[in-house]
Amino acid sequence: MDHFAYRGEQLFAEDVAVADIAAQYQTPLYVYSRATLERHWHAFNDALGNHPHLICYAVKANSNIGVLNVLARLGSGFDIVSAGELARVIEAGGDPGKVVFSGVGKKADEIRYALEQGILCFNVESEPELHRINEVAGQMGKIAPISLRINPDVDAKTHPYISTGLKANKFGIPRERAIETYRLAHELPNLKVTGMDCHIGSQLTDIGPFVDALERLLGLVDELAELGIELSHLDVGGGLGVTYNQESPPHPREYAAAIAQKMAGRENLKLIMEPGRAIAANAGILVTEVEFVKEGEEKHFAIVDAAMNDLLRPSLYAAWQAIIPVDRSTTSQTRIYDVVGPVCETGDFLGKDRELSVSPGDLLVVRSAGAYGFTMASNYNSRCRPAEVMVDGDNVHLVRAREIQKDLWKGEHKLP
Ligand SMILES: Cc1ncc(COP(=O)(O)O)c(C=O)c1O
Ligand SMILES: N[C@@H](CCCC[NH3+])C(=O)O
Repeated sequence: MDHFAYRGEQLFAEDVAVADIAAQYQTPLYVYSRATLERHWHAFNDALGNHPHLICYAVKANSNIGVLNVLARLGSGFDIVSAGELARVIEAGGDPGKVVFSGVGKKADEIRYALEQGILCFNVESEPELHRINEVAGQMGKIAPISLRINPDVDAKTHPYISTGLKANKFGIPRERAIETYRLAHELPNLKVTGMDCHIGSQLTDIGPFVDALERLLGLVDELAELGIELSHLDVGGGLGVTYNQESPPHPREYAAAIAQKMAGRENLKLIMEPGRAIAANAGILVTEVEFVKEGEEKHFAIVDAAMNDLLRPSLYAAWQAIIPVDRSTTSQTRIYDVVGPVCETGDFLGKDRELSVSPGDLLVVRSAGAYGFTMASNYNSRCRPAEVMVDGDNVHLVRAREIQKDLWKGEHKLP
């Protein structure tokens, strides 16, 4: 069921007309659906059935406190990549004991903070990082739980900017060095080896690479067991794709079933998954108003009030996201438009060559904007970042106020 659907000619978010939300909170505006977030989370959690498991939602996809709170109430775990994300999880009511800490460049103070909060484990990406965690834990008189992120060298067949499991990528420990790195971790006095993880890329639409990576990891798990290093969890990362356009990614149920099948007979190994996009992307939209319509000789432009600073994905990856009207009864002439923002960059567009019928004042919606939307927003061109609201049935909650101009120079100073 789509919680962003037309009733008559009007687009609704759950039980509220998007036009009414925009009238109250202005544009550009991110709108999230609580029911969709919950349904997506349950799709993963239920699909794993009886196999011991934990869904650790990837906070980077959408780190709004309201979003994290919805998931924390379901009992979700979280995958974080910074102390800031951990602080958000805690502020949102999440359990630090269900947090895994990924990322290639953890600083000593971030490691200290995570140890103080008692996270589930560090997903370690290099030998120097192992030494750093060991040292910080030693200073604190603690034992740090660690997992090694293995780079399985599989081709995830996704956009090169978001592929992470190839030898050429900066992420993880090469498979060939895995055993000796585990030996080192096992010997370091302030570490406890608890798991293994991987994450091969994002927006994957095929199950094959996930299964290949898992097989490679399970081979290593068995080799380690022979050496007397027993793991208690295996974390397969995130990366399941969503439908933006024509893609047909596997349903989380199919994906989880394929993973669970490979894990059969290994009930001692808890399964962790770190989905981000698959939970958040289609749980959010970006609402924007048409400011001007500019008819050029070669191109027609719909100039809207959202821009690349609000939603970067189209500019950064040439990503395609659906753009639809809030009121589809509009009768102005249909034309092919580039939907562009006010930022001073040629690359500032939300969509190219879209067939639309638009006039100034009309509202448009960019779909699938719940993941890597607001989290990648910036203040470029000194634009205030948009507000975010969460719809829950017929209620609308403001989960982040629109920035005001004073926020733009917060922490900046004139010379004395
Ligand atoms: C370590 C790690 N886990 C999980 C994710 C979430 O990925 P996705 O949003 O594609 O599910 C990412 C981002 O790609 C990541 O780097
Ligand atoms: N930000 C990216 C995905 C990167 C995933 C982070 N590891 C996107 O919008 O598609």
